[in-house]
Amino acid sequence: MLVFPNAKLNLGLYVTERRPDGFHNLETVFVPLPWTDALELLPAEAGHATSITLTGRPIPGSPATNLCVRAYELLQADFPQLPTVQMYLHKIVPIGAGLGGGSADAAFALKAANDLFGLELTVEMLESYARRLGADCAFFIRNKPVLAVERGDVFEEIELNLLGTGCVVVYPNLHIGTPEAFAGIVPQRPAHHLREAVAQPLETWRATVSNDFEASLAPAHPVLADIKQQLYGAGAAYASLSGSGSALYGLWPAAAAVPALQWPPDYTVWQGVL
Ligand SMILES: C[C@](O)(CO)[C@H](O)COP(=O)(O)OP(=O)(O)OC[C@H]1O[C@@H](n2ccc(N)nc2=O)[C@H](O)[C@@H]1O
Ligand SMILES: Nc1ncnc2c1ncn2[C@@H]1O[C@H](COP(=O)(O)OP(=O)(O)OP(=O)(O)O)[C@@H](O)[C@H]1O
Repeated sequence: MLVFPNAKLNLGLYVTERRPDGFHNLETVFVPLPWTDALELLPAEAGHATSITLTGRPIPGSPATNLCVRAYELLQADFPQLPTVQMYLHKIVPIGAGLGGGSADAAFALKAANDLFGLELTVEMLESYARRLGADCAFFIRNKPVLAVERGDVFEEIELNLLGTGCVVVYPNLHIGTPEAFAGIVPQRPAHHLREAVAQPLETWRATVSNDFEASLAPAHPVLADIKQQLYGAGAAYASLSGSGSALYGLWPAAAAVPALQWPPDYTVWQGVL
């Protein structure tokens, strides 16, 4: 079975409280971004252990700890009848970018195994497995725009219409680890209600929708503010860091409005329509 795990963007991200479990409570809107990896999952040949073949962008860490393998092993612990599998992951989405690529791979591995082997797990059960693999992993089960609260894994429906919105995502070849990014944050109550702010026209978001990681990462990584400035300079209606960085995105009311942009050759850039 071949699936295409997509990335996500965060529209606004407020870190509101430190939790007793060491995580933080968040308020953020997740939207799917159609920039994808490719993941294939097949029953392994008889006598072969579960394994993964990796191509594309290098992934730090050993293949045995890849989130796709960990996702499959979680299911195997509860469904011992599951066979061993061979996975192929072609990695395209930048890592440590705030785009949730690793979490998407894990969530799509769960969904693919559920479909391939007829486990008949409900969406709620799949979300519960996903939560054990990473805070933003559960979002990719339904993969629909939502307001996420608590650890970023509890969802509320929202009013949001971004159909046809032009989007540019810029990854400045800078890996920012999620724990490192959270370490620099002082939690606080948001100045605006995100649910109400994103229901307003895109042009109003610049004044009302923000990402708390931008201020905390700014001193160590001035390139982030430079890129955001360039996106606004190119006419973006809204620009922001995604998640804990380092990718930034710009949004234009229509794809045709996105101008041709030049970036340094070591950057990775995605351009398309939401
Ligand atoms: C910042 C976001 O990108 C926003 O979308 C995500 O919440 C990050 O989610 P993620 O990469 O799935 O994060 P995890 O792999 O679960 O957690 C990595 C580390 O980030 C910190 N972390 C993560 C999520 C959260 N709500 N509070 C935290 O403090 C913790 O130190 C945790 O050990
Ligand atoms: N399939 C995978 N894709 C990406 N990273 C993976 C994968 N499997 C395991 N990892 C590990 O997870 C780490 C990446 O996590 P990190 O949270 O920084 O990035 P991300 O999942 O790409 O997106 P985000 O920055 O939004 O969380 C890598 O350093 C790698 O060791």
